[in-house]
Amino acid sequence: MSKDKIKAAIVGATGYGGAELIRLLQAHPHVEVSCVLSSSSSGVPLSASFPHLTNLIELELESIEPANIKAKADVVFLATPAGVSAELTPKLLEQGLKVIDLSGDLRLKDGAVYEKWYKRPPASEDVLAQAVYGLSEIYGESVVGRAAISNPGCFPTATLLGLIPAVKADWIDPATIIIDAKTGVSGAGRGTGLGTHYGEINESVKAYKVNAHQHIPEIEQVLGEAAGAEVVVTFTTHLIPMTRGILSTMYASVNEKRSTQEFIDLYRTFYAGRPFVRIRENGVMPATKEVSGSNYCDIGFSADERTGRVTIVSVIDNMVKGAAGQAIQNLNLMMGWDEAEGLRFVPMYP
Ligand SMILES: NC(=O)C1=CN([C@@H]2O[C@H](COP(=O)(O)OP(=O)(O)OC[C@H]3O[C@@H](n4cnc5c(N)ncnc54)[C@H](OP(=O)(O)O)[C@@H]3O)[C@@H](O)[C@H]2O)C=CC1
Ligand SMILES: CC(=O)N[C@@H](CCC(=O)OP(=O)(O)O)C(=O)O
Repeated sequence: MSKDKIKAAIVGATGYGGAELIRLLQAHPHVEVSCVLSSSSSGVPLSASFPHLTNLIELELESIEPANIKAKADVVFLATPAGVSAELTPKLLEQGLKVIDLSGDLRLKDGAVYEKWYKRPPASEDVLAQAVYGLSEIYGESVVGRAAISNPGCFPTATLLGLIPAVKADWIDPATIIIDAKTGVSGAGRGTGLGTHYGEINESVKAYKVNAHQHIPEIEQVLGEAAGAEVVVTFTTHLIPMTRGILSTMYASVNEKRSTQEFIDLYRTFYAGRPFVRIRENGVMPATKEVSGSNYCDIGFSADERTGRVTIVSVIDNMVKGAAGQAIQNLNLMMGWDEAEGLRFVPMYP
């Protein structure tokens, strides 16, 4: 093991988020994956779960024991279902480990709101207070030097990066925001179920969790902070027969007449110097394929004088900017490294 690298443990290494963390960290100059953990398959080589990692990472899955993790790692990524990190994070923090949680457990500041939308008990107030919400382009400075980071949800990442500059500038009326989002199937994780079965989703598109999606309170929490007042949104998710990608289409009424070019200029100024947000030229809307495999979030605009509304379209790869890539971006910020370290992937095209 190289002495100048920090050691990372991945909990949930048999899932999609875990596998994507391992893939991306292979290219990171300052991080080495030192242990991979599983609640169900300890003692089994990682390559048995993921043959695409054969000869690349020769680790066996281990059971999840905080003291054992402390002996082997400096930072822990939790790529586990809701409910796990609420329990595990305090134990890892007690060991002096740094924690980056990819689940929704630590994102909502109010435990009662979490309980309402996730339908399970929340993390303790103490843990929620310690965790900082890592939407890197917005809260990057708060992440520096922190021990616990809550990685944003995939839909909130695409949606919030698309809305925050216009809300902060008071160019759109938050009360009129409607979000129509589409996702690939990998967003549901590796577990199989009728909802993601090939025969059910192929050549079909469906809306799901309408007005009940667990990302609604996360989007409202952050937009409320940007607006300085409570915000409620209409947010509908759709499942699309593709593997990776999220496309979020956002509509809102503009407060004063603004052209598409004015929106483009506002966003280019807002995200100046941030390597992973790319603003499209006037008249060009982004596609999920144009960010696939990369940590980019691409955003396009169309201001409609006729209706007085603006349409904003934002795309990400849900597994990268929506999960593992942003988690690594947050590690970079936490450690004081360049935020793009290990993440300078060109999208795969076509
Ligand atoms: N997929 C995506 O696009 C995104 C996912 N997320 C979030 O990231 C997290 C991981 O998602 P994803 O990788 O897709 O999900 P997967 O279902 O693919 O993987 C989850 C992993 O968690 C492990 N696990 C299950 N139960 C437990 C438990 N009780 N204790 C410890 N580990 C457990 C499982 O491994 P094992 O049985 O071996 O322990 C499983 O491999 C989730 O919270 C998800 O909501 C966030 C953004 C985007
Ligand atoms: C296709 C699909 O089912 N996608 C998931 C993505 C959410 C997710 O990954 O969960 P958290 O961000 O809440 O942790 C969903 O819509 O619930």
